[in-house]
Amino acid sequence: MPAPATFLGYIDEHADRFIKRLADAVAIPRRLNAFSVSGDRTHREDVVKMAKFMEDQLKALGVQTRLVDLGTENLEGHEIKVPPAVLGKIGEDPGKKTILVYGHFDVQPAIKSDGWNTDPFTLTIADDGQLIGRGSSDDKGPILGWLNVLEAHKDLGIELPVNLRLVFEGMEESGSIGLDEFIAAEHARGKDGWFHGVDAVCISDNYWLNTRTPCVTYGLRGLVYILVEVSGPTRDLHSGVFGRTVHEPMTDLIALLGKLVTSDGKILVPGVDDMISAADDEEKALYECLDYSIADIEASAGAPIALSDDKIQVLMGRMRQPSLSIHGIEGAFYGAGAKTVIPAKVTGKFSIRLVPPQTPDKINPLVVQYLEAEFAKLNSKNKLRVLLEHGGKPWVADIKHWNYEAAIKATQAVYNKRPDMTREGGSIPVTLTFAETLGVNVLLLPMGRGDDGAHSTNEKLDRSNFIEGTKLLGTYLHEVAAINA
Ligand SMILES: NCC(=O)N[C@@H](Cc1c[nH]cn1)C(=O)O
Ligand SMILES: [Zn+2]
Ligand SMILES: [Zn+2]
Repeated sequence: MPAPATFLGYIDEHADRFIKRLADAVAIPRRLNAFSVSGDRTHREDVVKMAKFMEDQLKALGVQTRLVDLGTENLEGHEIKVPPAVLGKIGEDPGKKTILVYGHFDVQPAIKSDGWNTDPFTLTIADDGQLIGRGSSDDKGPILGWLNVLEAHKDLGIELPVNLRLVFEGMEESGSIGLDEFIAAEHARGKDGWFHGVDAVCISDNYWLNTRTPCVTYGLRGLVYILVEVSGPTRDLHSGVFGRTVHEPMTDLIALLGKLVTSDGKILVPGVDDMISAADDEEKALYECLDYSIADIEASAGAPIALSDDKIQVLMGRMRQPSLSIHGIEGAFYGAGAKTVIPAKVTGKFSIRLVPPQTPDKINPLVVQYLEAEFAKLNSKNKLRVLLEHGGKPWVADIKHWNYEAAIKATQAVYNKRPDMTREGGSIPVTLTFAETLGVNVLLLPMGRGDDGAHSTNEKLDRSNFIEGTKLLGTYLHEVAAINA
């Protein structure tokens, strides 16, 4: 059963209003240096405002809502409240399937001086249709896509083809604190629990491989995020006075970070790369048939810097191998000018993306042991602390399920193309919780393109992806209902 033509027409007719709603969400709230960034304590109030925005929007669409208190977290030494998750429920027809939709309304940090051409929190509509702003693609655009679908059905008086349960959280970019526990507790409540009756899950929070071909995604990498703190003097020192006189924390930290990964991506922490078995020819054939080229990755990276000229190697690096990335150093001098300081305490930040059978529990001890051993070799009198931040397990789904059949049919109906079947290199830790705790099939149905620049500067969502992507989400629900399973 394809989506009704009136639904598709409604989405086209109301595109400008949908874009205005996205602009409102990107800008929440419009006050100086304060946006819905979950990883920064000073922005927490703003993530809460974004939760309220979502709740108000859902209520206006006739959805039964609930805000869930997810407890507190310790951020930068302060115990602060985690923003509430926003739940929505619409439909309890036992004759229909029940689909759980998950998404997140928090965003990655963005500062114009990082290289944005426009204010990151003002949605800018470019002449070529790009909707530029933080969260446009990750993940405010996709979650508003679901609202667009609900609005179209409500206004047109079309009955929703499935029962819907909605879970939108404000901590996805910061470890989804409290969410796993909430899902487990609700599940344990059986028939009275919020998730009772859910048949399958759909998440729109990743990207096509390229700029042409839509995809349906059946895997995600897991993650461990690690801080390496090296400290020595009680305060920053003058390098003219103390250089070659004391052990310098920054020198030790750089030595440690330099021992984590080679320039061609090989992970040097013993045991990490070895956990993964080699791909056989059958698996390699899956990568070969994806619409992807080295030119695609280099175009979206903005430079000819792919690790290999072999498409299969590059795809395997993203989809079925772990990767280690170094993200930054807190406490280091980074401003303009030539400050001759020896920083007293520096904290290196890196993460490892995991693939099955790796889990944070298996990887973290290897990393801690290695860092401590390498630090000991430096014979430094400074102090080392290794801090394990959030993590998540990798996930791979069974694609021989009606949930995938519906997504593939919907993609063909909207885009007139067979989707690439992909495993995503990023992480959405709650995905595995839904799959394992609720015991249901989970699907990723992305809206954005491979060059959207999520987490990067000038993040965008193409207008056509927002509008056709909204049609895709709605059509998927109708295809789910049409499958006799
Ligand atoms: N669109 C999913 C996404 O971006 N997930 C993040 C999750 C994360 C973990 N720590 C910080 N963010 C990702 O980086 O993959
Ligand atoms: Zn996301
Ligand atoms: Zn993200």
